[in-house]
Amino acid sequence: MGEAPVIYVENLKDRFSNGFNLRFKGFETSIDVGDKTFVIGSNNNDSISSIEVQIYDKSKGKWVIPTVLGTEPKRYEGHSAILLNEDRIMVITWGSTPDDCIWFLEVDTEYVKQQKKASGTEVVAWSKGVRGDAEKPVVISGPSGVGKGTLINMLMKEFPTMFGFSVSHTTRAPRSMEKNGVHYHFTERSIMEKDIKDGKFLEFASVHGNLYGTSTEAVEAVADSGKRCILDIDVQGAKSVRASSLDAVFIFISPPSVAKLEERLHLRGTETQEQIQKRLQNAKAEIEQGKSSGIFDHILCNDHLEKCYDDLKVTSLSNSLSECTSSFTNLDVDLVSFVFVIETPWIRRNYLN
Ligand SMILES: Nc1ncnc2c1ncn2[C@@H]1O[C@H](COP(=O)(O)OP(=O)(O)OP(=O)(O)O)[C@@H](O)[C@H]1O
Ligand SMILES: Nc1nc2c(ncn2[C@@H]2O[C@H](COP(=O)(O)O)[C@@H](O)[C@H]2O)c(=O)[nH]1
Repeated sequence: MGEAPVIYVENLKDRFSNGFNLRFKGFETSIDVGDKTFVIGSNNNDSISSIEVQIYDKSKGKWVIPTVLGTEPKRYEGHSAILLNEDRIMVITWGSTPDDCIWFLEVDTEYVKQQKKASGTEVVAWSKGVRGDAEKPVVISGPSGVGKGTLINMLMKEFPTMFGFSVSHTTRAPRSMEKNGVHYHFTERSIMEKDIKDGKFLEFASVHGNLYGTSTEAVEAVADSGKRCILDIDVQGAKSVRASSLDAVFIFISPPSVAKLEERLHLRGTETQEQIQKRLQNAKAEIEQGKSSGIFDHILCNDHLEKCYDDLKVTSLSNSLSECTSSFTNLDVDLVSFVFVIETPWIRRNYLN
């Protein structure tokens, strides 16, 4: 950050093969990043609707097929590509809808570096271009057992480079599969109380007999990674965040019934019978507040998981995208990419400041 990015364009509007003549039957673009050439090709001449990536490692004189993470762009007629900040390639697709035409192929971001280290292979990751409202943190709230964690995991799995989870602090004991620093920062009550006094928390609440809270650092860590922050917090916490200076989108997940909630908590098997009863008692008040307090921008019912997940994606992803790109519909693609680079707050914050 701090320096304007070196932006250069290759093959913009070039509807012919770039000469690599790989196995792509559609259109190819190539972008040099350090000693690697990333070749992006779309298979639009046959039934395969995918976009493929290959890397030519100039230092080794070898072609590599990387592991591709994230959700890739859907079928389209061709694309243009621009390198941003030496770590991601902005891909503008032709023939796709205005809300689906701007994508990033992350080639050397922190996330990709981590994944390369973990897997020991070449890795690239797709993420979708977003701006405006879509940058706001997403606060997801709802009673215990409604499925918040399940839905958030689905979102993070499908869009690993777009969303980052705010890791809360809690005084409750870890469950068997939970890892410190990943699921929660597990901490002592006295330490957490001192940190709260010292102003380190954006919000905190006593939930089911334990202390839970979101540190300012947790939210900033996600923002610093260039991702959109997701908070999984209870209704009291959501109320506090609503009253804070953090501008967020608030989503309440409601259960189809308290009986279903009870069934899910039993099936999850992470709490004792007594703890489940406590959580169910609290759930009734939370459902009341969630539906009537006016805190929440969206209320989604998690009856059928897939349906609820689709609704969550619509509320947390798409509204601002269509808003921002609809005005570009009739513009030349070169101009679209230029306007997007200038206009996008995310790009401005990360590359142009
Ligand atoms: N739509 C659904 N239908 C049936 N089971 C579901 C559904 N959504 C989630 N579950 C299951 O319900 C259980 C509780 O889900 P999850 O742990 O995601 O809830 P939660 O809201 O995060 O709870 P907590 O607030 O206690 O952390 C899990 O076992 C999950 O697999
Ligand atoms: N106010 C806050 N609530 C939080 C936070 N992190 C989690 N939670 C909520 O606690 C309950 C119970 O969680 P569990 O992991 O013990 O099942 C659940 O409703 C969470 O949403 C937080 O930082 N602040």
